Amino acid sequence: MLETNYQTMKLPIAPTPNHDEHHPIVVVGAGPVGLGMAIDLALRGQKVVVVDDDHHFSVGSRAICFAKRTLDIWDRLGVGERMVQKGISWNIGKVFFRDEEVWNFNLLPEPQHRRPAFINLQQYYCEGYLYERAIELGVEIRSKHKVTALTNHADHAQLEVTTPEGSYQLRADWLVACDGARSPLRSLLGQSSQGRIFQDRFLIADVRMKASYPAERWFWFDPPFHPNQSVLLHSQPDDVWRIDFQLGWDADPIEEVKEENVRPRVQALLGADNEFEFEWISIYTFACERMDKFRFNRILFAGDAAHRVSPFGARGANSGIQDTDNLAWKLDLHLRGLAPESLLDSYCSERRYAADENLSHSSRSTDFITPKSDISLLFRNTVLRLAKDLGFARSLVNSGRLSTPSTYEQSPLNTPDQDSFMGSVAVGGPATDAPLEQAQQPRWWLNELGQGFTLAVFNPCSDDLLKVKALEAVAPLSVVVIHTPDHSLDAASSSWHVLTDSVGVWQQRYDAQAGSCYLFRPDQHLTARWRQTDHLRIQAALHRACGH
Ligand SMILES: O=C(O)CCc1cccc(O)c1
Repeated sequence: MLETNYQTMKLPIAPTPNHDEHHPIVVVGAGPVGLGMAIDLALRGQKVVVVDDDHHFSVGSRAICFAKRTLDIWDRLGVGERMVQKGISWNIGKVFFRDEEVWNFNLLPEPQHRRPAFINLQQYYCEGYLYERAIELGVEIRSKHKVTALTNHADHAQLEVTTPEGSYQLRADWLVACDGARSPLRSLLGQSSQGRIFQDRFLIADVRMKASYPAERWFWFDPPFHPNQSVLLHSQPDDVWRIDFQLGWDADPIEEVKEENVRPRVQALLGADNEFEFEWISIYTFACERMDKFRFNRILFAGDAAHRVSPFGARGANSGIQDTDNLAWKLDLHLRGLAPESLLDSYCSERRYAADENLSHSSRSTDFITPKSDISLLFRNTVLRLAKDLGFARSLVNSGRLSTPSTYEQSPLNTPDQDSFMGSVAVGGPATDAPLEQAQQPRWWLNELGQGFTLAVFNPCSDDLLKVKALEAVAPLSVVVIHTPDHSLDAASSSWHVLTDSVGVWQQRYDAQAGSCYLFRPDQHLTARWRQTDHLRIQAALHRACGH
């Protein structure tokens, strides 16, 4: 079957309503962040309208690197498999200084995870797949509907929306602004983003060619084919390769994007004999900045609209997708009357903490990649020269610290540990995957977490379990029993969600002992855990995690 061409596809222009409208949730922006938000809410039974001023998917390949946490979120949204099937999976990064490799790293050194550390996939595929999923779930997407005025009220946002045929008024009980780095909504609201603008220019060349480079991230500092600057290479599906060339601040952006000027740069990297054609060329400068607040009454900002980083580390789209993972369940619980409105404030505090972590990584990487003084350059080159032989120098090499999810350590929603735990997951951190079995069939732990809260109880005693099971009737909770093959379960267990930890990886990753139990939020972050299954403590932790 012929594959859809998402690059050229035009989306249907939605009709213009002939009267004013009122909707519970409006999402502005149909990029990966806005569509993810809409899908997540639709899966929770919420009615969502998405408005977007365009009717094309992303032009050029733009964001290309999607991290494991994003894949885990997309699995929950029902699009992970499709993304992974089309994308190029990779775990390894290599760093070169001049003409030799000085270091390489594996972003997923332990086996037994369903998903790789990263996939590379052009943004137009990502948006195309998300769009189709949103339509399948009944999300209303209004393409070519542009927000031209916005007023902020205590209990709603009022929008004026302009289409090719006219304009209409749209009242939103809740408005989620996912309208990208230039965020027209942010300007309409009179808000801004603050931070650092980096004085350097980078050239992106996406080239189509047959090449035998492995599916790895390759980063060169000062290579012979592009002296005194850096170069980054990534492979994408359909034989497309992303090459980022650092050009320096003095480069002329008009001249540098001309094919005749880009061709020799690419040819110098690939060798004179390699043939290729251009798929996309652009020049960019970048900034590391964020808004002071992400919430203004009923208006919430997410993704690049709220915070923006350099591309190094692939923390832009990935952190935006994590924003909506954090926000969707909170908004849903509030709209269903199960959480106070103040739960939305925890979206802002948790995701602002994550944004600051991303901004700090991104700024440090950028400073290392583009040193701005002779002394910084000397330090950088000395580190790179020593990295081949000395471990301490390797730890200082920074070609981009690749996107990992934040642990909301200080979140008021967490119940701090009273018992002692080792293992790889901390309270506030995202659940880690592990292989399990259900009736002898293989399962992955992250796929078994529901859309609500999940309580995992390990090798439980029957009495405790019955009390905990009763909580399912009064809270958005599902209980999962995880047991080792030597731990027998009550006869009643045939009707429960039971998983077997045959290889012991789950037990080891969560440092579980008989009776240990773990409360995961709907976004799969661990929010409380105990050595004993006490239903009263669990109920209190659930209450707290819902913002009460
Ligand atoms: O490998 C990285 O650090 C990110 C690669 C990337 C991501 C988005 C745009 C771009 O030009 C490069």
